[in-house]
Amino acid sequence: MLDNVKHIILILSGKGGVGKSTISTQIALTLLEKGYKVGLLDIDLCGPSIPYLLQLENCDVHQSDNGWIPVYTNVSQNLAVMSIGFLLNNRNNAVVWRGPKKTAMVKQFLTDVHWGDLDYLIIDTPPGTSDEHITVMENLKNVKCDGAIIVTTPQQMSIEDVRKEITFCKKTGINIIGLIENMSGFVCPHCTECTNVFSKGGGESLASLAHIPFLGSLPIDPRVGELLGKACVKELSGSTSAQFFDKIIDNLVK
Ligand SMILES: Nc1ncnc2c1ncn2[C@@H]1O[C@H](COP(=O)(O)OP(=O)(O)OP(=O)(O)O)[C@@H](O)[C@H]1O
Repeated sequence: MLDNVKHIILILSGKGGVGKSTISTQIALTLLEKGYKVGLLDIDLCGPSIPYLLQLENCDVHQSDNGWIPVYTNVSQNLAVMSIGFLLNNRNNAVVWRGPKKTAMVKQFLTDVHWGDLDYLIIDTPPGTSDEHITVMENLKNVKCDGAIIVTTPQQMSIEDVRKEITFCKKTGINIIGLIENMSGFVCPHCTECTNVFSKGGGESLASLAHIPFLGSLPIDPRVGELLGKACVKELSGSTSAQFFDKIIDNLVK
């Protein structure tokens, strides 16, 4: 039930492993730090990472008269989380489902979860444009969805797939909030020199060519992957990564 959700934001990527779940989690935690009520929905049914990233791996979802009650983080009761990871009896089991079953599950996440009053619902999606994405788009048609943030890495392979995500958004009528380039150079913690491990700037050039906003670059920062439930803006305050999330959320809220 999304009746009392003010803003819905999808996080998309063409390729897997570009940092979509990490960025979704940090966007949710940054909003939380700024005082908003936030929901984080993980619709990556075959590879749910959100329970791990928030250290909620052993949590269960409960049924109530109002529907499924999401898992709330220990940090604050203001972050509601839903993932298939909470519903599996054996967490090591692979989800081997064909399209209709996936479609039904995603639909249930959108209609049967009692999200309550939320300022923002962040939806972390699997890579690409598959059943999960189509179901979300169809079910959000009549709801106020703000749009999608697309995540890429600077490599040409990832950039090429972003073009497909942009086409997908245009075809399904979803607004593109903007593009994030992740793993954009490695800043040496000792001398602060930036090494462009994968090249740099491809995301920004593509955003400019496709006439979509470029939201910023997040460098490779191993500490970001180790935050597990902690907000980068607080734990790594003053770092380039913290400044990145701070700026993204300030712009988003505006
Ligand atoms: N900026 C970064 N600096 C260092 N490591 C990062 C950064 N962003 C993501 N990572 C790491 O890269 C790996 C992949 O990230 P993540 O799981 O968020 O990607 P994903 O796009 O959601 O992947 P998938 O689509 O396969 O679920 C993780 O180990 C994560 O910690």
